[in-house]
Amino acid sequence: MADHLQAVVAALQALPLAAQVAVAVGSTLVLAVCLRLLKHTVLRGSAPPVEEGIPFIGGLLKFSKGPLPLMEEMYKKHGEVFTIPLVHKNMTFVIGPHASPHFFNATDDKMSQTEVYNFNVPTFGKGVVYDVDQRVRSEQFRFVADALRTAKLRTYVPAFKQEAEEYFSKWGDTGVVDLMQTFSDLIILTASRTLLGREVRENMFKEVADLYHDLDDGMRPISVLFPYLPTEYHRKRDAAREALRAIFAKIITARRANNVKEDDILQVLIDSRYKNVYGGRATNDSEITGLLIAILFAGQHTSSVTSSWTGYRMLSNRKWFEAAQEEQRRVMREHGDKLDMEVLNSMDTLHLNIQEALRMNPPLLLVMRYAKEAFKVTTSQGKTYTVPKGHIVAASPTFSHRLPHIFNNADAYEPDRFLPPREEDKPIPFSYIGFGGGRHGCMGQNFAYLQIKTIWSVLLRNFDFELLDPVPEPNYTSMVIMPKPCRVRFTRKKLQV
Ligand code: HEM
Repeated sequence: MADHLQAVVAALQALPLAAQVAVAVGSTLVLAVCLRLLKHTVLRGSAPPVEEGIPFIGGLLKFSKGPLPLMEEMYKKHGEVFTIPLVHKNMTFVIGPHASPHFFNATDDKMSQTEVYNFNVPTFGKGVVYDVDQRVRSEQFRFVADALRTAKLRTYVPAFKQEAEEYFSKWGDTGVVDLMQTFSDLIILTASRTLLGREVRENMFKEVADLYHDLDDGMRPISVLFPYLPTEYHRKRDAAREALRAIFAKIITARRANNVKEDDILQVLIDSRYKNVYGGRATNDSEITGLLIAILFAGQHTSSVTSSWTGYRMLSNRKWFEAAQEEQRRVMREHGDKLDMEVLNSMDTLHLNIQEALRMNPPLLLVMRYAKEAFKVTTSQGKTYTVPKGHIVAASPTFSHRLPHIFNNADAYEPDRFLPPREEDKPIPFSYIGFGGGRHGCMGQNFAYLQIKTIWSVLLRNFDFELLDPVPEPNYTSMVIMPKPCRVRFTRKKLQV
């Protein structure tokens, strides 16, 4: 080997100076190309294509134009998997069902939520959800799952009905409303009764609704990056969190002292005990408050947004509105005014309308994880990439739901796409991810369907509607993607059975 090297050096020295320079420049270039190739193939493995742009801030500039145009551009250029450098982080998108099974199925030690969702800690409070380790969190999620199991859901339906009927009884014979505003107001009432408890709903609704407003207002896009930035809205958020803790401490103490048990989620959380951590103790006031807030945040905007889109989409596709009315007639012929879980579960047409509205307008643009280990992902074209450890990984319900190779005529409202023979959501798991899926799929899905179906049943039975504006555009600047304002005229009209 040394002999060979000496021979090469001797041969080079024998060349004229210009030729020596040319060889040196040439080999440097070759070396640079080899190193780049090495970086892309060996060191990075077959890492996903990177949108380099302007170094460091390139991705951020593109991102600031809105994640949807960015995803569209990158998907056209690179396909289902690509990486965008965002300041000091890399964000890898896994688009569509072929690329996302690991995202949804992996355990938390491989795909973690803590690093990407811990901006919620000041809102939910210390000691719960993203502020605790995985073992504690899974026990806390068990408490939430207990509160949302079928037997409990059944007991919440009368509250949905009562609140919806009371709310709409205050409407006149005709008027113009914005559905998003309407459902936000109504769903905070139902949430108060089913989640926060009778005491809040009956005696301190206004106070708690104002505190919730301050908490909500303290959750802004900037809070994702800098949750502790000393701003006025963060200060109000922290004060509201503390005030809520004090309110719930009193309610919990009173229930315990008087041995009162209610049929609400608060009660389930009060009665919950850890099994494998904290020596099996019961939940404390701060944890109960934190979990209530977390559930409120998970369900409030998502449900009011989905109720609104269900209305806008049905009204702009009148045949589906009429099909939903016809279904209400059938249900009323069979069950009269009764609205319980079984009756609601028999409303297939309304269910399909909600499901399709959620496909076209999911409230969550991105769901995210942090890759604690590198993992392989294979696209529908059979390309395999290794996503490096340390990347933020994002899946997008909004984008995935419009993929033409998964959903035929994806931009059209066709609720029967979920029925045989189409069943477009069925062949490939994670095609429909409006409620996420896999290990961290939505725990409140059934709660949400029951609530939205109750609200729309009450509306369909008592009113007719007319859309006065075109179907609104989604507002992508809010944390939860909401419809922009849109006017709807209601006219009181009993549905003739
Ligand atoms: C139409 C209404 C709703 C939509 C569209 C929705 C959507 C979602 C999505 C996409 C996820 C997954 C997030 C991720 O993978 O990072 C999720 C998780 C969750 N949702 Fe919902 N949600 C809705 C209503 C509700 C309601 C009403 C509740 C509670 C009463 C709820 C409780 C939860 C909880 C606790 C999780 C976390 C599950 C986990 O991390 O293991 N959601 N939801």
